[in-house]
Amino acid sequence: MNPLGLYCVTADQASHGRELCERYGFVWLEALPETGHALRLDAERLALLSLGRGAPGPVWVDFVAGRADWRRRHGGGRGQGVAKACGLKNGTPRVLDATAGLGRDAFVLASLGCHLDLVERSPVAAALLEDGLARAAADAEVGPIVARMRLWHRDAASALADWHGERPEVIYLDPMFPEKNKSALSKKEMQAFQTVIGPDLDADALLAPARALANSRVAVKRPRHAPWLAGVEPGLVYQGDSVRYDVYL
Ligand SMILES: C[S@@+](CC[C@H](N)C(=O)[O-])C[C@H]1O[C@@H](n2cnc3c(N)ncnc32)[C@H](O)[C@@H]1O
Repeated sequence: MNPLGLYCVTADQASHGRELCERYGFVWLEALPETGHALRLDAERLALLSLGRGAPGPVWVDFVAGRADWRRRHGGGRGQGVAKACGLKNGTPRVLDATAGLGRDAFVLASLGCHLDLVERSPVAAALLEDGLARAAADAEVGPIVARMRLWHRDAASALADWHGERPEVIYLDPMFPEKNKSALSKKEMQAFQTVIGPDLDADALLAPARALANSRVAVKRPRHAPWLAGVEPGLVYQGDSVRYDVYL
Protein backbone atom coordinates (compact mmCIF):
# COMPACT_ATOMS: atom_id res chain seq x y z
CA MET A 1 0.00 0.00 0.00
CA ASN A 2 1.31 3.50 -0.90
CA PRO A 3 2.20 5.81 1.98
CA LEU A 4 -0.67 8.11 2.91
CA GLY A 5 -0.48 11.87 2.40
CA LEU A 6 -0.70 14.32 5.30
CA TYR A 7 -2.16 17.78 4.82
CA CYS A 8 -1.56 20.51 7.39
CA VAL A 9 -4.28 23.14 7.59
CA THR A 10 -2.26 26.01 9.02
CA ALA A 11 1.40 26.90 9.28
CA ASP A 12 1.20 26.58 13.07
CA GLN A 13 1.03 22.79 12.82
CA ALA A 14 3.61 22.47 10.05
CA SER A 15 6.55 21.43 12.19
CA HIS A 16 4.46 18.80 14.00
CA GLY A 17 3.10 17.64 10.63
CA ARG A 18 6.58 17.33 9.12
CA GLU A 19 7.75 15.44 12.18
CA LEU A 20 4.84 12.96 11.79
CA CYS A 21 5.74 12.51 8.10
CA GLU A 22 9.32 11.76 9.03
CA ARG A 23 8.50 9.37 11.87
CA TYR A 24 5.60 7.49 10.22
CA GLY A 25 6.55 7.76 6.54
CA PHE A 26 3.59 9.91 5.41
CA VAL A 27 3.91 12.08 2.30
CA TRP A 28 3.65 15.84 2.84
CA LEU A 29 0.69 17.30 0.89
CA GLU A 30 0.35 20.94 -0.20
CA ALA A 31 -3.39 20.39 -0.86
CA LEU A 32 -5.98 17.70 -0.18
CA PRO A 33 -6.61 15.32 -3.10
CA GLU A 34 -10.15 15.07 -4.53
CA THR A 35 -10.55 11.34 -3.95
CA GLY A 36 -9.03 8.57 -1.89
CA HIS A 37 -7.77 8.99 1.66
CA ALA A 38 -5.50 11.46 3.44
CA LEU A 39 -4.56 12.59 6.91
CA ARG A 40 -5.51 16.12 7.93
CA LEU A 41 -3.81 17.91 10.81
CA ASP A 42 -5.35 21.03 12.32
CA ALA A 43 -5.16 22.74 15.68
CA GLU A 44 -7.75 20.33 17.10
CA ARG A 45 -6.63 16.94 15.94
CA LEU A 46 -5.18 14.53 13.39
CA ALA A 47 -7.94 12.85 11.34
CA LEU A 48 -8.16 10.29 8.56
CA LEU A 49 -10.31 11.69 5.75
CA SER A 50 -12.15 9.84 3.01
CA LEU A 51 -12.45 12.14 0.00
CA GLY A 52 -14.89 12.29 -2.87
CA ARG A 53 -18.66 12.32 -3.31
CA GLY A 54 -20.56 10.24 -0.79
CA ALA A 55 -17.43 9.49 1.20
CA PRO A 56 -17.91 8.68 4.90
CA GLY A 57 -16.92 11.16 7.60
CA PRO A 58 -13.48 11.53 9.17
CA VAL A 59 -11.97 9.12 11.68
CA TRP A 60 -10.02 10.31 14.69
CA VAL A 61 -9.34 9.14 18.22
CA ASP A 62 -11.25 10.86 21.00
CA PHE A 63 -11.05 9.47 24.53
CA VAL A 64 -12.48 12.60 26.16
CA ALA A 65 -15.87 12.95 24.46
CA GLY A 66 -18.22 10.92 22.27
CA ARG A 67 -18.53 7.14 22.35
CA ALA A 68 -15.48 6.44 24.51
CA ASP A 69 -16.67 8.89 27.15
CA TRP A 70 -20.21 7.48 27.08
CA ARG A 71 -18.92 3.94 27.35
CA ARG A 72 -16.65 4.90 30.28
CA ARG A 73 -19.59 6.34 32.20
CA HIS A 74 -22.44 4.01 31.21
CA GLY A 75 -20.89 1.09 29.30
CA GLY A 76 -21.23 -1.64 31.91
CA GLY A 77 -17.81 -1.56 33.60
CA ARG A 78 -16.37 -4.98 34.39
CA GLY A 79 -19.44 -6.65 32.91
CA GLN A 80 -18.28 -5.76 29.38
CA GLY A 81 -17.07 -8.62 27.21
CA VAL A 82 -13.54 -7.28 26.88
CA ALA A 83 -13.22 -6.91 30.66
CA LYS A 84 -14.55 -10.41 31.34
CA ALA A 85 -12.31 -11.91 28.66
CA CYS A 86 -9.23 -10.20 30.14
CA GLY A 87 -10.03 -11.52 33.62
CA LEU A 88 -10.86 -8.24 35.35
CA LYS A 89 -13.19 -10.11 37.68
CA ASN A 90 -10.16 -10.92 39.81
CA GLY A 91 -8.34 -7.58 39.70
CA THR A 92 -6.64 -5.24 37.24
CA PRO A 93 -4.06 -7.25 35.30
CA ARG A 94 -1.24 -5.71 33.30
CA VAL A 95 -2.33 -6.09 29.64
CA LEU A 96 -0.42 -6.08 26.37
CA ASP A 97 -2.84 -5.09 23.60
CA ALA A 98 -0.86 -6.38 20.63
CA THR A 99 -3.28 -5.11 17.95
CA ALA A 100 -4.17 -1.73 19.43
CA GLY A 101 -5.95 -0.12 16.43
CA LEU A 102 -7.65 3.06 17.61
CA GLY A 103 -7.29 2.04 21.26
CA ARG A 104 -11.00 1.73 22.06
CA ASP A 105 -10.80 -1.63 23.84
CA ALA A 106 -7.57 -0.63 25.56
CA PHE A 107 -9.22 2.54 26.83
CA VAL A 108 -12.04 0.49 28.37
CA LEU A 109 -9.48 -1.63 30.24
CA ALA A 110 -7.45 1.43 31.29
CA SER A 111 -10.65 3.11 32.55
CA LEU A 112 -11.16 0.06 34.75
CA GLY A 113 -7.68 0.46 36.24
CA CYS A 114 -5.42 -1.72 34.05
CA HIS A 115 -1.96 -0.65 32.91
CA LEU A 116 -1.47 -1.41 29.22
CA ASP A 117 1.21 -1.60 26.58
CA LEU A 118 -0.34 -0.96 23.16
CA VAL A 119 1.40 -2.33 20.07
CA GLU A 120 0.29 -1.09 16.64
CA ARG A 121 2.10 -1.64 13.36
CA SER A 122 0.06 0.53 11.00
CA PRO A 123 1.54 4.04 10.74
CA VAL A 124 -1.95 5.52 10.22
CA ALA A 125 -3.51 3.82 13.25
CA ALA A 126 -0.45 4.51 15.42
CA ALA A 127 -0.39 8.21 14.48
CA LEU A 128 -4.14 8.62 15.12
CA LEU A 129 -3.81 6.82 18.44
CA GLU A 130 -0.77 8.84 19.47
CA ASP A 131 -2.71 12.03 18.70
CA GLY A 132 -5.75 10.90 20.72
CA LEU A 133 -3.59 9.90 23.68
CA ALA A 134 -1.76 13.24 23.64
CA ARG A 135 -5.01 15.24 23.64
CA ALA A 136 -6.54 13.09 26.37
CA ALA A 137 -3.42 13.50 28.53
CA ALA A 138 -4.29 17.18 28.94
CA ASP A 139 -7.78 16.42 30.31
CA ALA A 140 -8.14 16.49 34.09
CA GLU A 141 -10.46 13.47 34.28
CA VAL A 142 -9.17 11.30 31.43
CA GLY A 143 -5.47 12.23 31.74
CA PRO A 144 -4.82 9.82 34.63
CA ILE A 145 -6.49 7.01 32.64
CA VAL A 146 -4.42 7.43 29.48
CA ALA A 147 -1.30 7.74 31.65
CA ARG A 148 -1.78 3.98 32.11
CA MET A 149 -1.57 3.40 28.31
CA ARG A 150 1.84 3.24 26.60
CA LEU A 151 2.01 3.05 22.79
CA TRP A 152 4.64 1.21 20.76
CA HIS A 153 4.65 1.58 16.98
CA ARG A 154 5.97 -1.81 15.94
CA ASP A 155 4.92 -5.21 14.67
CA ALA A 156 3.44 -7.48 17.32
CA ALA A 157 5.13 -10.61 15.96
CA SER A 158 8.57 -9.20 16.75
CA ALA A 159 7.37 -7.42 19.90
CA LEU A 160 5.99 -10.66 21.37
CA ALA A 161 9.10 -12.64 20.46
CA ASP A 162 11.42 -10.02 21.92
CA TRP A 163 9.52 -8.33 24.78
CA HIS A 164 11.79 -6.34 27.11
CA GLY A 165 9.14 -4.66 29.26
CA GLU A 166 7.33 -6.04 32.30
CA ARG A 167 5.78 -9.41 31.46
CA PRO A 168 2.04 -8.98 30.84
CA GLU A 169 -0.55 -10.99 32.75
CA VAL A 170 -2.87 -10.81 29.76
CA ILE A 171 -2.32 -10.43 26.02
CA TYR A 172 -5.27 -9.11 24.06
CA LEU A 173 -5.58 -9.72 20.31
CA ASP A 174 -8.18 -8.12 18.03
CA PRO A 175 -6.84 -8.43 14.48
CA MET A 176 -8.85 -7.05 11.57
CA PHE A 177 -10.96 -9.90 10.24
CA PRO A 178 -11.37 -10.05 6.44
CA GLU A 179 -14.98 -8.82 6.34
CA LYS A 180 -16.87 -9.88 3.21
CA ASN A 181 -19.97 -7.90 4.04
CA LYS A 182 -18.71 -4.36 4.56
CA SER A 183 -22.08 -3.12 5.77
CA ALA A 184 -21.52 -5.39 8.77
CA LEU A 185 -18.83 -3.00 9.99
CA SER A 186 -20.18 -0.95 12.85
CA LYS A 187 -19.87 2.48 11.26
CA LYS A 188 -19.30 3.71 7.72
CA GLU A 189 -16.26 5.64 8.92
CA MET A 190 -14.67 2.41 10.09
CA GLN A 191 -14.88 1.07 6.54
CA ALA A 192 -12.38 3.78 5.62
CA PHE A 193 -10.11 2.61 8.44
CA GLN A 194 -10.31 -0.96 7.18
CA THR A 195 -9.69 0.11 3.58
CA VAL A 196 -6.54 2.00 4.54
CA ILE A 197 -5.20 -0.64 6.93
CA GLY A 198 -6.34 -3.79 5.12
CA PRO A 199 -7.15 -7.21 6.62
CA ASP A 200 -4.64 -8.78 9.01
CA LEU A 201 -4.07 -11.97 7.04
CA ASP A 202 -1.07 -12.97 9.17
CA ALA A 203 -2.96 -12.84 12.49
CA ASP A 204 -2.79 -16.61 13.14
CA ALA A 205 0.94 -16.27 13.73
CA LEU A 206 0.37 -14.11 16.83
CA LEU A 207 -1.34 -16.74 18.96
CA ALA A 208 1.62 -19.01 19.82
CA PRO A 209 4.06 -16.23 20.83
CA ALA A 210 1.28 -14.50 22.78
CA ARG A 211 0.56 -17.70 24.73
CA ALA A 212 4.28 -18.11 25.40
CA LEU A 213 4.62 -14.57 26.80
CA ALA A 214 1.38 -14.02 28.73
CA ASN A 215 1.57 -14.90 32.40
CA SER A 216 -2.05 -15.86 32.75
CA ARG A 217 -4.15 -15.68 29.56
CA VAL A 218 -4.58 -14.60 25.95
CA ALA A 219 -7.94 -13.08 25.01
CA VAL A 220 -8.91 -12.92 21.33
CA LYS A 221 -11.79 -10.87 19.94
CA ARG A 222 -13.42 -12.40 16.85
CA PRO A 223 -16.55 -11.77 14.82
CA ARG A 224 -19.28 -14.02 16.22
CA HIS A 225 -19.06 -16.71 13.54
CA ALA A 226 -15.35 -16.48 12.69
CA PRO A 227 -13.16 -19.57 13.04
CA TRP A 228 -10.77 -19.82 16.00
CA LEU A 229 -7.52 -17.94 15.62
CA ALA A 230 -4.88 -20.31 14.17
CA GLY A 231 -7.55 -23.05 14.37
CA VAL A 232 -6.82 -23.51 18.09
CA GLU A 233 -9.77 -24.21 20.37
CA PRO A 234 -9.97 -21.79 23.32
CA GLY A 235 -10.49 -22.88 26.92
CA LEU A 236 -13.25 -20.34 27.50
CA VAL A 237 -15.61 -18.42 25.24
CA TYR A 238 -17.63 -15.28 25.98
CA GLN A 239 -20.29 -14.87 23.32
CA GLY A 240 -21.62 -11.39 22.58
CA ASP A 241 -24.24 -10.22 20.08
CA SER A 242 -21.86 -9.59 17.20
CA VAL A 243 -18.46 -10.55 18.63
CA ARG A 244 -16.98 -13.43 20.54
CA TYR A 245 -14.08 -13.47 22.99
CA ASP A 246 -11.96 -16.62 22.93
CA VAL A 247 -9.78 -17.06 26.00
CA TYR A 248 -6.65 -19.23 26.11
CA LEU A 249 -5.65 -20.01 29.72
C1 LIG B 1 -9.54 -4.39 14.49
S1 LIG B 1 -8.23 -3.30 14.77
C2 LIG B 1 -8.13 -3.28 16.54
C3 LIG B 1 -9.17 -2.40 17.15
C4 LIG B 1 -8.91 -2.16 18.61
N1 LIG B 1 -9.14 -3.35 19.40
C5 LIG B 1 -9.77 -1.03 19.11
O1 LIG B 1 -10.50 -1.24 20.09
O2 LIG B 1 -9.67 0.07 18.56
C6 LIG B 1 -6.83 -4.28 14.39
C7 LIG B 1 -5.53 -3.51 14.48
O3 LIG B 1 -4.47 -4.44 14.69
C8 LIG B 1 -3.35 -4.00 14.00
N2 LIG B 1 -2.47 -5.15 13.80
C9 LIG B 1 -2.78 -6.30 13.16
N3 LIG B 1 -1.74 -7.15 13.16
C10 LIG B 1 -0.75 -6.52 13.83
C11 LIG B 1 0.57 -6.90 14.16
N4 LIG B 1 1.12 -8.07 13.77
N5 LIG B 1 1.32 -6.03 14.86
C12 LIG B 1 0.79 -4.83 15.27
N6 LIG B 1 -0.45 -4.42 14.95
C13 LIG B 1 -1.21 -5.26 14.25
C14 LIG B 1 -3.92 -3.43 12.72
O4 LIG B 1 -3.01 -2.55 12.08
C15 LIG B 1 -5.18 -2.74 13.20
O5 LIG B 1 -4.94 -1.40 13.51
